[in-house]
Amino acid sequence: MLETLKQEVYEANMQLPKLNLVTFTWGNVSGIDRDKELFVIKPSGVAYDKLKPNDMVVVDLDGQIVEGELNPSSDTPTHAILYREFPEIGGIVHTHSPWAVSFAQAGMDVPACGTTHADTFYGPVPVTPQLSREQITDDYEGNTGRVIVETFKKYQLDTDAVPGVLVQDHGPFTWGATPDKAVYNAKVLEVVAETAYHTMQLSGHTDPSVPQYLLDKHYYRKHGDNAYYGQSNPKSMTHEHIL
Ligand SMILES: O=C(CO)[C@@H](O)[C@@H](O)COP(=O)(O)O
Repeated sequence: MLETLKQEVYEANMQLPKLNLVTFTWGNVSGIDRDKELFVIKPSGVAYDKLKPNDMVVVDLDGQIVEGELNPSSDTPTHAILYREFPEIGGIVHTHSPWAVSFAQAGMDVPACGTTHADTFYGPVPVTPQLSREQITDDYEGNTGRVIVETFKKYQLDTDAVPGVLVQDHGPFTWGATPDKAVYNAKVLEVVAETAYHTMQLSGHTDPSVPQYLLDKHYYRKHGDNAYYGQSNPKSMTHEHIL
């Protein structure tokens, strides 16, 4: 079942260690088949060098297993909420990459410091509020998804323009049209979090954001009808082209 998507999700997961985005098993990638309303996700706690395409688990939009021998990622309920609430996304990544986690633990947005950031994120990458004691229930991972959705609603953010978030005290989730694009956005987020940290230290400013006109210029040279960067619309590119 969903053999092509399993292969795609497997390959996207295998990009995480190659891109230095995971330590041990601390990350996961999923991808969705919108017609079938099923998604494929990495199994929980299996070493990356032992993973095989057939280990990928097929689940429904309630996070229930449809096919697979192994337990799905412990973050499956978070992915399920995001797929339900953000119908435009096709792939999701979660990691514990250290620079993004540092901002998440500090409870700080990653400011849009320069053009590297603006090429991918049209504005700061927001941090969610802390989960309350009442939200640490049997559905903790579902509540993690809900706090992401509430943050995007509160700030009226577009998931295409800002393809990622920091869950306070936890870490980054990114997404994209495909699992590959979600991995790409995870790596960009890690790089811009690191460079934002150094920019803040060097400049002494807590918000050394790029001016709006430069944010506009760099975001729209890669996105939208008037994009002209590269060889084609980045949405059609796979990791073979861009990673
Ligand atoms: O945060 C955690 C565990 O505390 C998870 O995101 C991370 O370890 C990945 O877990 P999975 O192997 O996907 O279940």
